[in-house]
Amino acid sequence: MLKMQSSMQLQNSSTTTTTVMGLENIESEIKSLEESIEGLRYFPDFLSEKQSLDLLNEIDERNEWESEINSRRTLQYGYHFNYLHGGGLRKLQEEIPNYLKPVMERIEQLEDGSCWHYPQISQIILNEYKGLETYISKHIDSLDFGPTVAIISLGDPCLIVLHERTPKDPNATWNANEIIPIQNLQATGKKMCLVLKPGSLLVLNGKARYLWQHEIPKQCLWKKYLGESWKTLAFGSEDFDENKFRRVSLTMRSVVVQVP
Ligand SMILES: O=C(O)CCC(=O)C(=O)O
Ligand SMILES: [Fe+2]
Repeated sequence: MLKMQSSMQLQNSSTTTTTVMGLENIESEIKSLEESIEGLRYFPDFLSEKQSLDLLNEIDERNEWESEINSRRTLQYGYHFNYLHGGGLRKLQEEIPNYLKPVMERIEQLEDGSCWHYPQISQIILNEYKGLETYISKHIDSLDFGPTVAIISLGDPCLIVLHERTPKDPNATWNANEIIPIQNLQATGKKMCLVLKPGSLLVLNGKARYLWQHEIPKQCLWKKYLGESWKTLAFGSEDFDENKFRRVSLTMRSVVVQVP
């Protein structure tokens, strides 16, 4: 059973493809994922194990978490995005702390700047997913943020699900200079699932950023996407204690609107 599931892409239904990285040939797996979602780039080993642990330790030592929303703990730097009242940004007095600067610079320089599109990173949100019930619902990041969204993963591996959307108007052709508002998009039903490795970097540009929604489902729903062997696929063992699950993500974006 497990052997069968260890192939890279599982066709769960006609529209859902599950991609679990690193089980076969990681390079061809990544190539195939990047070809399926235009604008998506995945760097599984962006941070070394030591760099990932040092970063997580720093976050834990600072312990600045906010409990503003019920679905997970968050922490925002640079600008505060108001989740509770339909968006809206407020500039924070404090600068983005220095411990994040080396990572920000590496992301901005990635592949000679071809991955990170101007302007510079000016907003960072940390999300903490713990136990069975924490999540982020499917969404496209606010258009108050710029063309690139970069997500670093720390802690335990974590399932992300990407949902394809397409313009409702069959004559509308999407291009990066003409962003179509979410109310003018509809779901195609196609989903891609990816288990994000600790230390990995996921970069969303183009269609991946503006046409595909992304979500971190509650851990209690992962079986639906990964099948019976979900624990082995996600965590490498059926013995993993799901109650001890903890993953911290850092989402880096630029603010492209005037903020009062
Ligand atoms: O935790 C993640 O990987 C996703 C976070 C996210 O989508 C966001 O902050 O907008
Ligand atoms: Fe997001």
